[in-house]
Amino acid sequence: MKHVTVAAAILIKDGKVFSAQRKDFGEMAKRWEFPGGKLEEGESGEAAIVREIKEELDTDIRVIKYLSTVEYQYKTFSITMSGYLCEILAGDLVLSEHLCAKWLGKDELYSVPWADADIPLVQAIEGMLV
Ligand SMILES: Nc1nc2c([nH]c(=O)n2[C@H]2C[C@H](O)[C@@H](COP(=O)(O)OP(=O)(O)OP(=O)(O)O)O2)c(=O)[nH]1
Repeated sequence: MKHVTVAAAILIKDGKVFSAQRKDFGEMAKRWEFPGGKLEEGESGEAAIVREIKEELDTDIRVIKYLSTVEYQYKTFSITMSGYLCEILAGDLVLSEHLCAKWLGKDELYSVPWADADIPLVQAIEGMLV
């Protein structure tokens, strides 16, 4: 079974968290996720998340703190995903790899179909939203 190690950015602004919709492809088609991606060989989670957000969203970020790691078994692969609370240094989160994105407040947090693996992280940040 394929295993992927992923870093995910939790970006919170004005009490809302940034969530983006995956393209219509693969097991996670059209699910909503925290932006990020797979770690490269020998790369730290912190370095991966900064690189991925630059690549995917043309935005410079900084890691504020590591939050937690989720293990999840999908039908076709397993995932280890670490979430990092991050802040934007420069850039406008320009979508290049997602269908669309939303800033979700506490009341809207579960209004999008999240990727299954994300649910524990979503629950973990609920208290940071307004
Ligand atoms: N980025 C991200 N991926 C997630 C989340 N939840 C979740 O199950 N995944 C899964 C979907 C993908 O199978 C995998 C991450 O792959 P990806 O396609 O985003 O990563 P990548 O940019 O490095 O991929 P690639 O273009 O090199 O194939 O993790 C999440 O919140 N964020």
